[in-house]
Amino acid sequence: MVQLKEYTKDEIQKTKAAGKVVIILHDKIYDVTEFLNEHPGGEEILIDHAGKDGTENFNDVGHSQDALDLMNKYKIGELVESERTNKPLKKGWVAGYNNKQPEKEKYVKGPGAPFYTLIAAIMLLAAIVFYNMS
Ligand code: HEM
Repeated sequence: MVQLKEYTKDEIQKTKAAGKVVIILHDKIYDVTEFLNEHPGGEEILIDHAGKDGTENFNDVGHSQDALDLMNKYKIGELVESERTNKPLKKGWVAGYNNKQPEKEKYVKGPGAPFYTLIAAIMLLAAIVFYNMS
């Protein structure tokens, strides 16, 4: 296995002054400077956590498996062993779940297909009658 580069919390904090957005999550280090514009949760929240440990808030949000897979792309290292908190990764529900539309709004409001079929049939009948009369 490839050995990850080790950093101290102090070193991570200093990256902020260098204009980078580097965040500690579950004792791993992520450089998300290039990801700011793409983050579905917005760049603001990432900038707020620059140079800090965002584990707690990251867990509270509840990121999906896709998000966790994507994180690997931005991983640059891990905390030195003496500074690790060993907080477990929390997942199991998808971010945005509470923002989903209520069930009933998924259905189309209006008369529905049988009504339009009836209208079409009446018009067809009227056209036939009209054609036969002329
Ligand atoms: C490498 C780090 C990160 C990656 C790759 C990442 C990726 C993502 C992705 C893909 C989503 C869309 C929803 C999902 O698939 O779960 C998301 C949503 C979100 N993320 Fe992150 N994220 C990162 C770090 C963070 C951090 C440190 C926070 C701070 C709390 C955060 C807060 C949020 C919020 C608030 C949302 C929106 C949730 C919603 O729509 O309900 N993310 N993130």
